[in-house]
Amino acid sequence: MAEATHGRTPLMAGNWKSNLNHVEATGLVQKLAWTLQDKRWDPAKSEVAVFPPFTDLRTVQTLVEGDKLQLEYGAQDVSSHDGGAHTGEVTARMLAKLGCRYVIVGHSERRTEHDESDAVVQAKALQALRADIAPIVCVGEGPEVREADGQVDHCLAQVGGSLAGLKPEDITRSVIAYEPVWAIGTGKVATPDDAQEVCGAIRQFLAEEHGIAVAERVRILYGGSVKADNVVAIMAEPDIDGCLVGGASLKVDEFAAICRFYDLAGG
Ligand SMILES: O=C[C@H](O)COP(=O)(O)O
Repeated sequence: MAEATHGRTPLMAGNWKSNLNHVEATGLVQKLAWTLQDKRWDPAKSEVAVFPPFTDLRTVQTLVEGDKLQLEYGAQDVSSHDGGAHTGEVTARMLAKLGCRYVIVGHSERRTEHDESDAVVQAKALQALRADIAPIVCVGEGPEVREADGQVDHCLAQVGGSLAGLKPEDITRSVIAYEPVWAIGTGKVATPDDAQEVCGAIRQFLAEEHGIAVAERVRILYGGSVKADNVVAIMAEPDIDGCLVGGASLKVDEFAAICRFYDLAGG
């Protein structure tokens, strides 16, 4: 497991996407906390974070702080601006005030539906870091790129562009998520070898660009149809330090099992 090999605590991140109002969010967070406690989840073996819609963040903050839950949370996006006249934008400082520890940037759904370029993703990552929030920078290839065997070059170009100009200390605070677009919400999970090929190449790229010490500290996640029945094989890969989970994070028992992948593996 990654934890034993490199000292990187695995991160299991549940991206709720555009699901759950604040009442439903309360129910899910409470049930998740109870289930993890009941199943004797060990926070030293996996860090668990949820990513609700913006409208649920205050509710999640109140629950986590009020009940002293050992859950982290973050937002699914952030503005590339630091404030001012940008209607509809939510800034990193606003998210920091809500206690967010993480923010997802450059998810493929944002890159595709909102034409977000690597430059925009880089600007969002910088805003997050300035507010002391760790960005989870998403990269991943579409089906045509995969069919042409171009996944490594494609993802390394996205990593390079999305982290351009960041200082080494900012890169070590960042998380990278490899999410092949063809595996998101489709049930077509990448094989562990497929996922490791790209995650390993990303770590190698970080080592070449920023040094081995930086590369070994960065957590690299896999995302795309992760479930309780495939998480163990994925997490056994040496360069995969956690999962970014979509659909399965809305099902408490399934997500709690994913978070306890080390038990499923008999560890
Ligand atoms: O952010 C999460 C990913 O898009 C994966 O979603 P999924 O687990 O529903 O395939």
